[in-house]
Amino acid sequence: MRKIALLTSGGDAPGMNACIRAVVLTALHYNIEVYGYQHGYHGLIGQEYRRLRAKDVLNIIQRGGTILRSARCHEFKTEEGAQTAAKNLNALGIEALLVIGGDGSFRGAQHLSNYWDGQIIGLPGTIDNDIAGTDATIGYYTAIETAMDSIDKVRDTADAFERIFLVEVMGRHAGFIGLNAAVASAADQVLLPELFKDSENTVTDILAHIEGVKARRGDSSYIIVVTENLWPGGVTGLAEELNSRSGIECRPVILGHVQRGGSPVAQDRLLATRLGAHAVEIARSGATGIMVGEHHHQVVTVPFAQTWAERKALDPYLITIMESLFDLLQRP
Ligand SMILES: Nc1ncnc2c1ncn2[C@@H]1O[C@H](COP(=O)(O)OP(=O)(O)O)[C@@H](O)[C@H]1O
Ligand SMILES: O=P(O)(O)OC[C@H]1O[C@](O)(COP(=O)(O)O)[C@@H](O)[C@@H]1O
Repeated sequence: MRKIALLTSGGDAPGMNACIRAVVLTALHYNIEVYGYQHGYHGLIGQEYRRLRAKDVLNIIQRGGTILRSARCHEFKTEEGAQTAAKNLNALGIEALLVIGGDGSFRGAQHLSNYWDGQIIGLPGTIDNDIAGTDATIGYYTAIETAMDSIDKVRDTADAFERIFLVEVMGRHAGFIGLNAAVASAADQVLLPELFKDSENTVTDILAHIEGVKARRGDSSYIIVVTENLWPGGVTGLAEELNSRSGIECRPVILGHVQRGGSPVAQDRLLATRLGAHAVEIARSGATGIMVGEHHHQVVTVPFAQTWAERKALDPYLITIMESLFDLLQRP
């Protein structure tokens, strides 16, 4: 193998740079040239690439974002878009393409494989952790840390005023960040897409829970973590709903893209490094059409189609802790 290419696509995630570094250093070890395409699949179509050498990945392991930049590229979803990308990869003599991104990027990789004969290997990079077949995705641990840190800060001011806060976290349609950040920051409640039934009952339950906790604990801060895209109008809408139904005053906080940035925590750097190095090793042995992930601390390979075929489950024990074991109202 002489030439491989690499790109980052979809939502950027802390640890993508660590993964780029691992790919480049491993490839150089085997005397393979590495080309980095800029702006995800946009760069493949527009021939935006550059050779990546060891000096390009110096001092990037600690940086959030991605030195290759990212994008969401609609043109690539078309037949013509993928054909152009295939033609460009062939013109450069690329033998394997490594795609760091989320499930959308892996669908894109599968799409490209209909038009290009080279090998394609995926590396899971998204803060949402919504990819089946890997216990964690690159960026997920840092996002939990950032959300937890932010909720800790909200808790300080909430405590001072004995206020209720609704904190919205990212996750697209998955509750991994929400559940983990809620447990790690000792939130009083969490609303997760996986467990959400209907708005009407939820408002009634939230109000009853707040009242119940107040009766037992007296006036105190109270924090509800809410996953984005779950409530119509987000946490601002939910705060208005609670206020109009019962007169309670609560403050909405949307953490937003803060969760996507920052220096990756050690777990993300290590995950990114292991997966990036392994991706190059298996590329050399001819692998294609697969994602490299981690399961029970072992590197695993998973066919692309399996990464989106099923919805990855939340940790059931964390749900029990949140909703039963630590629930003040369920204590005798
Ligand atoms: N079904 C699809 N077919 C072809 N390409 C796709 C498909 N879904 C996503 N992509 C490509 O992958 C890119 C990233 O996907 P997106 O869902 O935005 O992010 P992520 O990879 O983080 O889930 C898209 O902008 C598009 O170029
Ligand atoms: O970057 P955008 O377009 O604002 O999208 C926001 C979305 O991207 C994410 O931050 C990451 O999602 P992906 O990794 O799947 O792209 C989601 O949590 C969020 O819903």
